[in-house]
Amino acid sequence: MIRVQNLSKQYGQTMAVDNISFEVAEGDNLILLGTSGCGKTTTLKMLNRLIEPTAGKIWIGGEDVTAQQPELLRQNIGYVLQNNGLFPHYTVADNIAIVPGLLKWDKEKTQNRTHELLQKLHLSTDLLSKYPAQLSGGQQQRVGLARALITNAPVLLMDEPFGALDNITRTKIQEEFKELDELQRKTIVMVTHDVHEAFELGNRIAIMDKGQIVQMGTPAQLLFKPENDFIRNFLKTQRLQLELKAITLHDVWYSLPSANNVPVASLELDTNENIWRAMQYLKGDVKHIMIKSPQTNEVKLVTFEQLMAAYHQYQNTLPA
Ligand SMILES: Nc1ncnc2c1ncn2[C@@H]1O[C@H](COP(=O)(O)OP(=O)(O)OP(=O)(O)O)[C@@H](O)[C@H]1O
Repeated sequence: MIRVQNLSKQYGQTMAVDNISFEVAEGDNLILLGTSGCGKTTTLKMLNRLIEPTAGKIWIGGEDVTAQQPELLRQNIGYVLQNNGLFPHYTVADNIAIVPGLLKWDKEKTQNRTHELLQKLHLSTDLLSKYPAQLSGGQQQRVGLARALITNAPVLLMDEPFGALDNITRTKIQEEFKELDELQRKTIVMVTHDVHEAFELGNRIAIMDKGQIVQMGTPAQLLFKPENDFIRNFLKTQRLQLELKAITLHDVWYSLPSANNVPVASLELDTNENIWRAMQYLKGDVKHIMIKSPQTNEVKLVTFEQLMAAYHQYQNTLPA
């Protein structure tokens, strides 16, 4: 879906992006992860030509992006800017309607789609006449997302979309983000410097340093097969939590006990979820969760202790 080949951006003596190549398959969610100044935003902005590369090629949906008018290209790529990028003197409705305006959508079409998105993003229609400064950080973030999703473009670029939020709001919006049906089918490239966010939201992660991609892979590949000490050190903090996020229920399925009978009201997760997320549900009165395999429809009922035991068993199968 997205193919980048030998892409570079040079500013004077600085190689902001230094000869990187990668591909993002349709429907994948690639995270560009790295410390400040490593070239993440420059890479992202070259994808929709907000920055022109010094060298290299980019294809989106098989088309060379340099062969397209930048304005037309951008109408077909959703973009969530760092710190929302909402226009302060536009109302929420006008912010969301920017691209439909350029595309000359009629009023009714824009309104219907806006209302559909507000509902999906848990925003009240009362906010439509307000200005960004009158909204909370979480609401602003959701409006920024609505604006990027309005035309249902197949590709979505996101630059530190949750960066400005407090921890609780951030976790809540990340969870909603994972569940939003509009995002399931999209090809997403997202920039963050937060390792945990990357492990929570990405199915592929590219760790960058000094304008280069040091290693790219699934969270589990990066964690369990790091190519060098840079990657090992990068993923050193809160390692247990990262491992629980990198291992899916599918990975430990074989070591979870089978269920004989399942209470009707049990909370149900599917095996694509990671262990960390499953554990978040096992708090307070919730002693069991039901896990269902989408492949076989087999169901298991597990406790926190059983999940932890399955994780340890899985860990023992990894190369030392
Ligand atoms: N317009 C510019 N002119 C000169 N140097 C630039 C320009 N834009 C970026 N750079 C430099 O290029 C490098 C990469 O910047 P970039 O913004 O892509 O990093 P980043 O990883 O996104 O950082 P952050 O997380 O802080 O946003 C940095 O050294 C930065 O100082």
